[in-house]
Amino acid sequence: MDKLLIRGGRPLRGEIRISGAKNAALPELCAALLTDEPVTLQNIPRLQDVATMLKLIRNMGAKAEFSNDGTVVIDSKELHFPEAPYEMVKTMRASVLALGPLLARFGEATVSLPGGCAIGARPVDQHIKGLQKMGAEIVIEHGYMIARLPAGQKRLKGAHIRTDMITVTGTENFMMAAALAEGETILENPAQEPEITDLGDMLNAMGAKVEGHGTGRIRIVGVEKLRGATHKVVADRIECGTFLCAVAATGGDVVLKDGRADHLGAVIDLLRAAGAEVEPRKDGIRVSADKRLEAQSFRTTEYPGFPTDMQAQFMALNCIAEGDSKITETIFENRFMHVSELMRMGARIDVDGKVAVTHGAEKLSGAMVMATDLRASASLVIAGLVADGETLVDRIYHLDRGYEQMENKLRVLGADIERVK
Ligand SMILES: CC(=O)N[C@H]1[C@@H](OP(=O)(O)OP(=O)(O)OC[C@H]2O[C@@H](n3ccc(=O)[nH]c3=O)[C@H](O)[C@@H]2O)O[C@H](CO)[C@@H](O)[C@@H]1O
Ligand SMILES: C=C(OP(=O)(O)O)C(=O)O
Repeated sequence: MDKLLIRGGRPLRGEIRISGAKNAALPELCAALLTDEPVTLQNIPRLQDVATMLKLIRNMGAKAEFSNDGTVVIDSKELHFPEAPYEMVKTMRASVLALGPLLARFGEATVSLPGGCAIGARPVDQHIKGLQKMGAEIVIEHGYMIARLPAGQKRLKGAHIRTDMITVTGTENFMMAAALAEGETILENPAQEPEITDLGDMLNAMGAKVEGHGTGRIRIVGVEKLRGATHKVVADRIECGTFLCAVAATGGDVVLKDGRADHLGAVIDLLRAAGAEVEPRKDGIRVSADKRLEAQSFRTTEYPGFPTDMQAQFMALNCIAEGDSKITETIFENRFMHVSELMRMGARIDVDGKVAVTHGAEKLSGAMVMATDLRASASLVIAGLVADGETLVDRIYHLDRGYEQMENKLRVLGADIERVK
């Protein structure tokens, strides 16, 4: 099993490019299934979740070509098996994003229920209820959601959908399903993440009628057919935020090309309050820090609030900053698994339910640690970059799910990091 070996203590300096967003690429690969014409997606990151999604799509009978320049062309004209089997879904919860498009285009879909995962139970009840409101008949059998349209009905029907909580992939499933439904769909409390805006833009390029994506109310007027299109995936704000924290924590000076400061307001405000310099540029973001940072309290919330996907990385930074911080995780019930590993490196953290309190340590010390989920892995890498001596991060298959070439990018910036077996 691959591990990352890091020798800490080097400030990061130089320039790297931020990749396309995992959380936009995954729904957009599914959106390509809404048409029988070829769809070209540019700026697709080469990471494990994308490989899994391509495998899933090909298993359905679609063609998907991934070129070296990051372009994927999907042709789902011959799609004949509208199913997402457990074997593929179990490693990637985003497979649930196949449900809306398959149902909308083929009138049927069989998608394995995703299991619970390390960060929380993550049910999909809202996806099911919303699609049922659009007229789908969905039964759960043998661990699968088996969805179809009522006999004699050719299309889903537009509906008013208000979910019990804001859900990102739920909103995406409804947008994709509604794009081909009969009539108007209103999403009353949709997610507003930049990945939602990007998906809406892609659907519109395919001929859909989506309005209000990125706001608190989305209106979709269904069309009978969607066409092929070319779309460039938005930059990954979480990869960018991870590098912002890594640079600030190590006291470096880096330009993150293609990074979108306008998608990282809450994280950038906090980094500045901590004492880092963050300068938005036309083609990216420059970040630097030349003194010990001050720890910052925050709570995770839906966009435009502080993202739960950045909580672990900012916690690593707080652990070596001056003073205490209070971190409240409001989105997932079990997203503090990095805490015990950070503590093995000398971090001082108290956890009580959804609140973690950090007490800044002067330094961390390198240790053997275990990654437990994607962003937990990133927080351990940041801790390793600032720690004394060697840190060995095990189980980095979690990291590989969602970061493209992380260790290579860090090496370009001067980090002493290598992948070992
Ligand atoms: C592929 C992708 O884009 N993943 C992101 C997406 O996950 P994902 O879309 O799975 O997360 P949601 O926004 O749906 O989850 C928000 C909360 O709602 C709950 N919930 C959600 C749906 C449902 O049917 N029932 C239910 O109870 C979840 O358990 C969670 O507590 O948004 C999360 C929150 O920003 C991010 O951490 C993930 O990186
Ligand atoms: C939790 C994440 O992803 P996923 O929803 O794919 O598990 C993440 O990107 O941090």
